[in-house]
Amino acid sequence: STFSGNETGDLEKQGDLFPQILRDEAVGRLYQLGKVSDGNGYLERTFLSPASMRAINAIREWMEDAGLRTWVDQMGNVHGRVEGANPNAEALLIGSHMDTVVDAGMFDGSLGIVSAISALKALKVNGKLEKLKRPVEVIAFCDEEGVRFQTTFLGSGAIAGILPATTLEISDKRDTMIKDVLKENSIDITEESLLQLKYDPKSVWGYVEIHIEQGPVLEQKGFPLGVVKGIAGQTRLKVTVRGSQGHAGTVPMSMRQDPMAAAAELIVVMESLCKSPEEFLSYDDHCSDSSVKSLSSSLVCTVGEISTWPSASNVIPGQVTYTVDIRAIDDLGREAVIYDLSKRIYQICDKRSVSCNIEHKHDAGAVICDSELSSQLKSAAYSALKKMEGDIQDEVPTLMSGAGHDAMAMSHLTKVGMLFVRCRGGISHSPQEHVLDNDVWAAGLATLSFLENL
Ligand SMILES: NC(=O)N[C@H](N)C(=O)O
Ligand SMILES: [Mn+2]
Ligand SMILES: [Mn+2]
Repeated sequence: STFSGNETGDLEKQGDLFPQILRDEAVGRLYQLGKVSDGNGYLERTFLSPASMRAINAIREWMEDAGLRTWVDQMGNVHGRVEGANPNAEALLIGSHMDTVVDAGMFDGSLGIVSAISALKALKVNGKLEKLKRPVEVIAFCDEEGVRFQTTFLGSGAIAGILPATTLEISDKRDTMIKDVLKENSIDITEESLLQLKYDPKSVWGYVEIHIEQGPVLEQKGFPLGVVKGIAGQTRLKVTVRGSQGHAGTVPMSMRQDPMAAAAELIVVMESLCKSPEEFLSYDDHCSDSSVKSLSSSLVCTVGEISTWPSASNVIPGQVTYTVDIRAIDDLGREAVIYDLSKRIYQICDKRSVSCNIEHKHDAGAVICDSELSSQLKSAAYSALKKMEGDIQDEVPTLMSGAGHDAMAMSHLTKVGMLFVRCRGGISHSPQEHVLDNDVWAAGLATLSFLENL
């Protein structure tokens, strides 16, 4: 059977479904958080921005409302923890990110935080919170998207202990460094205190993240929930092309060293490479034909940002800078693409007598989710959907994630599992992003069921 997500009627009567907490209140909180923005008329909440500070306060209140002990760490992550019946047992960490992209949807990241808190609140209401078999800690990570500093996972990377000490010196477009942003928010962090944020792997049982799918598969299958098999690896580059700035009216075309035209050619060549890697990648390079085959199904590249100087319509630019975001399931394949692309960038710039610089801003290897955690999430999703919908024939789907998640960083600390929630049209990183109320409910119920069977 498939779920339209609009089922109502006698669902409300079943006592242990908590519609008020897991649907009504959770949806209300998502809408409330969706309005906590630095943008005027659109949602933007980047690392430790004024809106992020307001979001921290709201999330902390909700955690306290669920009976959790809360604190904010020195990277700006919000923690809510309950020790349960065995305080010395390894803890389950569960959460997602509170930051957003620019002109974002209100579910990306926030859904995982709200679902975790609401499920724990339901346990508090039915008296099971203190009986949890192991400590459970909700973490709202401060920076997963990496919009402001281009390195992502600043929050989860600190907890996982994978941030290099130089992280604090990374600066944004306005040359403000991470450590300055922290100081502006009266968080006095040093390299030592950054390194101390790392959790001891022996104190952690696993990490679970509830997140919207940001793709069309669950909607197409008619299922509200799905289990994530793995997460594609990703590389972010910053390419700067420099030429000779000049008068738009006087320099003959044959004498130009135009970085804008060069950047245009570089971007189209990258698009062609990623559309048909098998045509571009020579097999004898460090790329086996199996990697090339896997590339053609999963390789994606995006230029999301481009800027130029001096950016005047009658001036041949002196410099053009653009971002590159490349992802693939296969790490070797992705590395081969980066190698081949870099070679082509230098060749084309040479031919055009412009100079270029390729800066590696971020690399994250592909992650395979833990099979035991994944099967527990699958049965939790199954029992949630069965409660909501009566009997269900099909199996809960499993799928890959092209989007990155904090689980990639957390996989360096502990085993990870992810539960995907259907989103309308698979649209995300857009104000059109939408999750049905009943699918929010299903996510909360699945989380509750997972926690009850820890
Ligand atoms: N680090 C990231 O990948 N951030 C987003 N979730 C993304 O998929 O772009
Ligand atoms: Mn996102
Ligand atoms: Mn996300």
